[in-house]
Amino acid sequence: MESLVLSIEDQRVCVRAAKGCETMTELRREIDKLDQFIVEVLKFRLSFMERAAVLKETRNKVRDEDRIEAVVDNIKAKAVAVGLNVEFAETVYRHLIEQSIEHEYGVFDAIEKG
Ligand SMILES: C=C(O[C@@H]1C=C(C(=O)O)C=C[C@H]1O)C(=O)O
Repeated sequence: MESLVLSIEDQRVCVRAAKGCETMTELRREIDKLDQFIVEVLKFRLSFMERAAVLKETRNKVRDEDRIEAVVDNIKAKAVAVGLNVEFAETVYRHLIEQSIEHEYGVFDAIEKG
């Protein structure tokens, strides 16, 4: 991949491929651009946990083991398809899901149900 073009609403960012970076300064500039985008994606993903907390009727539905394994299986398949280290993808995703569930519990507990 020569570059990655990322867009969120009217924001459009072009991130150069790692091999196109000749200095650490250049390389870190591209990482910073990617990280800004990743943070926005994480925030957007977390908004679905907030909505899930509203949609789930009972607290014991917040943690759904079957769904966790389905998400991880999907990610592992996607990692294979794009050539990303599967163990890396799984570890990152299991952490992300645990943090997401913590957030969802927080939102669920703050809502009065029934
Ligand atoms: C959003 C959900 O809630 C939790 C969060 C998940 C996630 O981060 O993908 C997966 C399973 C759930 O325990 C859901 O049930 O789909």
